[in-house]
Amino acid sequence: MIRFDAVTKTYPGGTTAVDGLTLEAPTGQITVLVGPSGCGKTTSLRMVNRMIEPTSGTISIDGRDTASMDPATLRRGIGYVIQHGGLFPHHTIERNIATVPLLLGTDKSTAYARARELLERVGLPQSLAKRYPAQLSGGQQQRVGVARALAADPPVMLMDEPFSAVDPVVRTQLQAEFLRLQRDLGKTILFVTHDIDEAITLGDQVAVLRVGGHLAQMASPSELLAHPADDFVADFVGRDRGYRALSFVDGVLPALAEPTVAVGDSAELARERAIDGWVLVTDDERPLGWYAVGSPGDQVTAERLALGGTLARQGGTLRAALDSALSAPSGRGVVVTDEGKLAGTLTAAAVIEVIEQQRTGRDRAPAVQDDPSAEPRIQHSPGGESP
Ligand SMILES: Nc1ncnc2c1ncn2[C@@H]1O[C@H](COP(=O)(O)OP(=O)(O)OP(=O)(O)O)[C@@H](O)[C@H]1O
Repeated sequence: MIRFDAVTKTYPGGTTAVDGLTLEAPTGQITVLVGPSGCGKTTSLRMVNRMIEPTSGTISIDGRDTASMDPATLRRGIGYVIQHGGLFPHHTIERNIATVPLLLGTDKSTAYARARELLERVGLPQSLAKRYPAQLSGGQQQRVGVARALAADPPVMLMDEPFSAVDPVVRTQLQAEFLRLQRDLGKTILFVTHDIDEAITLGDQVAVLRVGGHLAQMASPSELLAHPADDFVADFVGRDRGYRALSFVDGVLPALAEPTVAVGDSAELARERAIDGWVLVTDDERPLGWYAVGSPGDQVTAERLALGGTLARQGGTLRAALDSALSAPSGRGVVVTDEGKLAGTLTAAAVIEVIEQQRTGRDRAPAVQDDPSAEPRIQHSPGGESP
């Protein structure tokens, strides 16, 4: 556990970046520090590995006051990941990852072999080992940064906006991979971001800081969204926090059977099976996209499919379910099994009904049908107009 006890940092010149901060980051969990620019997140993080010394107060790791430890020894037990990966440009990827093990005296071939293993661990091919950082994409560099921090297998990791220099799609991927990795590794992580969405996605608990380095609230993501401590936190977590909170609610979703066609089927069959002008096209039970009745041609072809609707996983969150319905051109969100096979579809209205039922604690919604043929649809109007 990392513990801050009444920690204050005043820089020469008089700026108090962190003021009387007390908080605990539990062992094996991700604690996120989030807050507006200049609220003291980076200063707080860098005081843990003593790149910055506190003006007063103590920081301890597993009960040991860090001020009593030799900074070099302290840092060996702490992985540190920063924006852009912070890689040495003139060193190969494997040399970058092996930096700390080599410093600690591990022989080169062992350190490089481990570096290549770590590359795979963070989702990169070993073939990148001999390249230089400039020959990698931003997302790949970030992954290497994580691999480098993991190389000495430190129990504690400090991560300062590690995913903020990449585009939103890559960022979402990196977050998901990072969470998978953490499920295996169980490190004690202190993670800094200014992005509340990232904080609630990654944090087991989230500390919201306000400018001046004051802790405004420390809570689990769902608690933070449901019960912001004050106007500042409410404002910071945002106006759509009710929608975000759906990320934490798993629902038993009332998916209904959805008739399907395959690529190559006739436009006539598609028209017969369509509901409100749209029919779902699948391949071996996997959803491919939606086909609009009245599309040119007499066959369903892959080029004519409307793509872009998100998929909701069976047993997933209500946010994902609602998003799938809102993003589907047919208005029917596609629910899939863990294997990616079609489980059924649902409308936004059906998701809202589940939300309402959960809110009022009334009876549970009907379960997802495992067998799409088991349940007839509520509405069926073949040949309807395309939207
Ligand atoms: N070396 C320094 N000397 C003087 N003031 C500093 C120094 N480093 C940071 N500060 C000030 O301390 C305050 C907190 O800075 P810090 O970098 O910790 O904030 P932050 O929350 O990480 O911000 P950001 O999200 O913009 O990176 C700011 O007002 C900043 O200007």
